[in-house]
Formats: sequence, structure tokens, C-alpha cells
Amino acid sequence: MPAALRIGLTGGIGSGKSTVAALLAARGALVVDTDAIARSLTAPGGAALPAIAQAFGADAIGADGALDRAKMRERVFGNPVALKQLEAILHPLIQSQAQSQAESARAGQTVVFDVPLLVESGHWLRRVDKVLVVDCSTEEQVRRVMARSGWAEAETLRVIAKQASRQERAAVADAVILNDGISLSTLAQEVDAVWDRWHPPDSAD
Ligand SMILES: CC(C)(COP(=O)(O)OP(=O)(O)OC[C@H]1O[C@@H](n2cnc3c(N)ncnc32)[C@H](O)[C@@H]1O)[C@@H](O)C(=O)NCCC(=O)NCCS
Ligand SMILES: Nc1ncnc2c1ncn2[C@@H]1O[C@H](COP(=O)(O)OP(=O)(O)OP(=O)(O)O)[C@@H](O)[C@H]1O
Repeated sequence: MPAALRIGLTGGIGSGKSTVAALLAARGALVVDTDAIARSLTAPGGAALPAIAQAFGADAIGADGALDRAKMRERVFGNPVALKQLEAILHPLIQSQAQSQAESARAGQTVVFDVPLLVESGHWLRRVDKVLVVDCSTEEQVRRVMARSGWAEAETLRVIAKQASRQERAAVADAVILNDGISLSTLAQEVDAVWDRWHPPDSAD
């Protein structure tokens, strides 16, 4: 049996990664969602909280015992040193949890690593066979994030400014899906086309 395929799925904030990840899961992939891992590490009792409280102060943790996410967003996205500090705590923990989740794949099962910062990180590029980029205009990203999360435009643009550019992602992509101005059903067709291309009929799954 050929080695199971490892797909790195990435794209800017609000590009549609989670939507594409769900479509890939429906085709049989095991999806490892690094945003979800980051949230669980910073939920009440989360493994990253002691180091975060030490680096950022006890008031980084809210009354509910979880990371105060809105406050941390304010602190890190306008301050590169603070962002590096938070990433230095979280990224090694995210990477090891992602690895152990991937180990639960069935023999031959495709694994999708859904990683917003895949292109920015050599760690991930070395660990995937194919890179699938979900691309989208900045204007549409801002519209989606404001509609979904209620963030202000300036706040959304600050996060986008900390991420790789569309050109940088395209440069490492094996496939790009332009998820802009298309319906969810067209998006599903595009995902199917990539899946079929990467899983020819004689392959394992
Ligand atoms: C700063 C935090 C607390 C803000 O939390 P919040 O709930 O508001 O946002 P959430 O975690 O849902 O992230 C939303 C999106 O922001 C973008 N984003 C998150 N972290 C980063 C980062 N370090 N650099 C650039 N963009 C980022 C991603 O596109 C992500 O999908 C949180 O994003 C965080 O802990 N970030 C550091 C960990 C990290 O790098 N995560 C990325 C997954 S590898
Ligand atoms: N083609 C589309 N048509 C309509 N709505 C879409 C389309 N693609 C994505 N969306 C919507 O846009 C929003 C953002 O999509 P999604 O959550 O998949 O993005 P994401 O890249 O995972 O975002 P984040 O980086 O913030 O986690 C969601 O509310 C989703 O339902």
C-alpha cells in the first residue's frame, strides 16, 4: 500500500479553510485542526496557560479560567515581540498535539493538517506531501471575518498583515482554490476535483 497522503491546508484568515477541511473530511480524510488545538491548549485547565500567565501576567487569563482571547488579540497583533512570545509558547505544543492526532489515522487514510501559518513555518512544509491553498481577496476576507466574528475592520487587517501574502502562499502551493465569488456548491466541486487528482483510482483511499 502506498504511504498515506499528508495534505497541508492553508489560507489567510476567513479564506474558507475550515469549510474546505469539512469537505475533505467528507471525502474520508482525517482533519487535524491547529486552530482548534490552540483553543484547547488555552481553554480552562489548558496546558499552555501556566506559561502564558508567567509571560503575560495573571490577567491574561479571564475569570472563567480560559485565555482572555480578545485581550490577547489586542496585545499580540499590534506587537511583534509579544506575538513571537505567544507563538514560542503555543507552537511547539500545537505541533506535538497535531502529530499525535495524525497518528490516529487509519492505515492509508489521508491526513489533512489545517494550519493558518503553514507557509510561514518550515515545520509544516517539511511534513506534508501536498499543499492546498484556499485563496481569497483581502476585501472578501475582511467581509467574512467581520460577519462571522464581529471583529472591526482594522482588527481584521492587523491579523492579515501578520500572515503570508497571497503570492507567498501561491509560490508553495500544489493546488490553489480561489474561494471568492463562488457558491458553497461550486467550492465543493473544486475540492472534489483536487481530491480526485490526488487520489487516482488505484490509490489506497
Ligand atoms: C491571539 C489569539 C489568542 C486570538 O484568539 P481568537 O479566538 O481571537 O482567534 P483564533 O484563535 O480563532 O484565530 C483566528 C485566526 O487568526 C489567525 N491567527 C491566529 N494566530 C495567528 C498568528 N500567530 N499569526 C497570524 N495569524 C494568526 C488565523 O488565521 C486564525 O484562523 C489566538 O489566535 C492565538 O492563540 N494565536 C497564537 C497561536 C497561533 O499561532 N495559532 C495559529 C494556529 S497554528
Ligand atoms: N464560497 C463561500 N460562499 C459563502 N460563504 C463562504 C464561502 N466560503 C466560506 N464561507 C463562509 O466564510 C466564513 C469563513 O470561512 P471559514 O471559517 O471556512 O474560513 P477559515 O479560513 O477557516 O477562517 P479562519 O482562518 O478565521 O479560521 C464562514 O462563515 C464560511 O461559512
